[in-house]
Amino acid sequence: MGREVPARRGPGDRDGTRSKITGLVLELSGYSHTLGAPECVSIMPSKLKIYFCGSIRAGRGDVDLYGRIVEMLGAYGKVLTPFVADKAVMGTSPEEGTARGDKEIYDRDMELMGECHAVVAEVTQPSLGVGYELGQGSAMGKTILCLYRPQQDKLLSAMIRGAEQKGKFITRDYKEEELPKIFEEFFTECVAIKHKDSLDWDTYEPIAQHPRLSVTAGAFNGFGMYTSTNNELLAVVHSVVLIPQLL
Ligand SMILES: O=c1[nH]c(=O)n([C@H]2C[C@H](O)[C@@H](COP(=O)(O)O)O2)cc1CO
Repeated sequence: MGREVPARRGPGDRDGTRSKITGLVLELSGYSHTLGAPECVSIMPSKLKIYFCGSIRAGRGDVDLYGRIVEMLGAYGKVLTPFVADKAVMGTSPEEGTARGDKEIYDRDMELMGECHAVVAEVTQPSLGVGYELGQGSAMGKTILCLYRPQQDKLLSAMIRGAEQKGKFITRDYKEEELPKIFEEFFTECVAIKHKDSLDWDTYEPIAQHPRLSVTAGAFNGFGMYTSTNNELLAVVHSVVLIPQLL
């Protein structure tokens, strides 16, 4: 049976007591993973905010796919724009959910764009709104992943594919079954590393990351932080279940 260790917040909680562990279950809201040497894992922040873009007024043909994408993104953080994947949003009315009219939609979305840590856009169905969001997100310095399903006799806009910037503005041609791997790479290799040095202790965000953490190189201090042996913070842990047989 595991032992619950209550999570606490902030560097002030540390008392210097550290114990080496060889196995534990980390439970972060929205993410949990069992560690066991010599396994390597990646840990994502629970409060990462993701802005998902997809066509609305330009056509809702891919709305089911958007739903599956939003569900997958939920493993990495909070999707700020779930309405993009809402089948009830048809794009044929000037209103959308609780947003009353275009100005309100625009203002809300630009605020959410400012707030997010990463942008993921499904760009197969060309959409003025999505193109605009990507331009704004790029100007705000967001880390962006564009997903495109190659089409016969069609090319993705050069203003998307040509905006490629390593680790910052990425376009991936894909088939749906490849999405888990694409997301894993994007969030661990692009998003996590970028936010590594900007931890906000009050909100837990963005939380420092280590793309591939070997458990044998880590230590748990018992106070809700998981660190590497050189004391680098790797994750804030909400609750921990120690695995006795591995201790
Ligand atoms: O009702 C809306 N709500 C909304 O959030 N958007 C945003 C989010 C989508 O990623 C993008 C879709 O743009 P468009 O409607 O031009 O396809 O714009 C767009 C609309 C309608 O233009």
